[in-house]
Amino acid sequence: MGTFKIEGGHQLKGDIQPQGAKNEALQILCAVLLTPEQVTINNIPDIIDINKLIALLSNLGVKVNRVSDYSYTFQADDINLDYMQSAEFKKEGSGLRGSIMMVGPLLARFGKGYIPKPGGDKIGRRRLDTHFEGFINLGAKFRYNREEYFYGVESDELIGTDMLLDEASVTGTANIVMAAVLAKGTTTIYNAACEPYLQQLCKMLNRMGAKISGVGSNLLTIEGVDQLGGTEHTMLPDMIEIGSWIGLAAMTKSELTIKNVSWDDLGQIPNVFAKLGITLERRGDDIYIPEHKDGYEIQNYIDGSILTIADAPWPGFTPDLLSIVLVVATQARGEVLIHQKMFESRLFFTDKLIDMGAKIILCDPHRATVIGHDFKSQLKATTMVSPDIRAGISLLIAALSAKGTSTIHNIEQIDRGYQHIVKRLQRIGAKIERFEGN
Ligand SMILES: CC(=O)N[C@H]1[C@@H](OP(=O)(O)OP(=O)(O)OC[C@H]2O[C@@H](n3ccc(=O)[nH]c3=O)[C@H](O)[C@@H]2O)O[C@H](CO)[C@@H](O)[C@@H]1O
Ligand SMILES: C=C(OP(=O)(O)O)C(=O)O
Repeated sequence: MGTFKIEGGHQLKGDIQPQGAKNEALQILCAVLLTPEQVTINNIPDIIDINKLIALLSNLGVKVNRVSDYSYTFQADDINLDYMQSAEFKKEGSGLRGSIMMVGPLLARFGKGYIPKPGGDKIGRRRLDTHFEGFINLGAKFRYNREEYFYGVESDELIGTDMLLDEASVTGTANIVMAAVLAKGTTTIYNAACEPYLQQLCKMLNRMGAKISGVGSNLLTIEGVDQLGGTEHTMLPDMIEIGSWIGLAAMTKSELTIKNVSWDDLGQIPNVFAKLGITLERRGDDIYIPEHKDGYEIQNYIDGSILTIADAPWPGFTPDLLSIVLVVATQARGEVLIHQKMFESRLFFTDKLIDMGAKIILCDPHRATVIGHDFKSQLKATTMVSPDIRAGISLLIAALSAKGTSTIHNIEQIDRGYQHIVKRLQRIGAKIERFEGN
């Protein structure tokens, strides 16, 4: 296990370039399985989850060629389907959440797809019903081996149909779309998730020859085609990283410019930070955050009641930024209720922030009230363990603003989603070192 040592309380300054979007990359990489032709993908983040997925694709027989630091070509023209039944796959396939999205393309192109129970953040129950109900609707036979936690779907021919998803699942929608593009006839998916990740996936599939309409809405119509061809795709900047850097700037009172953010794809994110009182200036496609010398003040609602920040499927606010918003609120002027509706174990890390001196009431597993210090009291350095990717970065931001030297263990959780984080933070002046072991 790796460890970060962080000397907090220093102002940072400079430019930071967001990495390519992790959750988009997980979908896009799985889509290379849909064609025997070459697919070129750019702006792939160099993070643990993505590198694990690339290794899985390579083990399945996909020809993987790293063209430059963040660009690869993939060619799935000689797939070894037996690998999916191997003990190695049962182990490696469970190492991340994104591997589940290999099932849809494999089912559509080769008539079968298997996957061990996928990993990812331990942030509450993470069911897969939406995925498999979608495949079953398309005509696939489903089986589940409870002893091995091993899922499988098989079908000689998928047939397009109308379906209403039980929830707007991000990876579930991506999986069903990737199966439906090669099904016979027309599929409609209502209550589809429509995050920019999915919009990007649908645009890529259309460039490969798919016929998907309704992109960006919650009703997708997919006319099945016989085959798909190669294409080139470039990932959007990671909106969760962008939100993390906004939070970092505010908490450390730093002047930061986040470069090339693709503003038009950020949805509610700038608004939510603005409601916390943070000044964000649009400069071309960059976000400029001035030094918040006098802190930042949370806005109440028009009627004077306390602001609530809650997550919702897109175009609502992403749950992946709520931990960061919560940390930022600990130094704001005012109060806010954070309501994490989707996941039931994502707010437990607040205990650590309370140890550091933050004023937080964890009302129940889904809701926390934060009373900001307005920088009148600094958080105190401490030793902590990163429980999940976003709690991890939030604790790191707290440590960078705290008085003294903090230690964070289990930083592999942070490495899952944040590329070369030590180097990038050091470049803007952070005092952070990485150690292997505890
Ligand atoms: C690899 C990847 O892309 N991971 C993202 C993806 O995970 P993932 O696709 O696994 O998450 P889902 O969208 O399936 O669902 C997330 C959670 O929200 C609940 N839910 C979902 C939809 C809904 O309308 N109502 C509802 O309550 C689900 O029951 C589940 O507990 O989307 C999540 C929700 O944005 C993000 O946190 C994850 O970072
Ligand atoms: C929950 C997340 O990731 P995953 O779905 O891969 O666990 C996340 O990115 O915040």
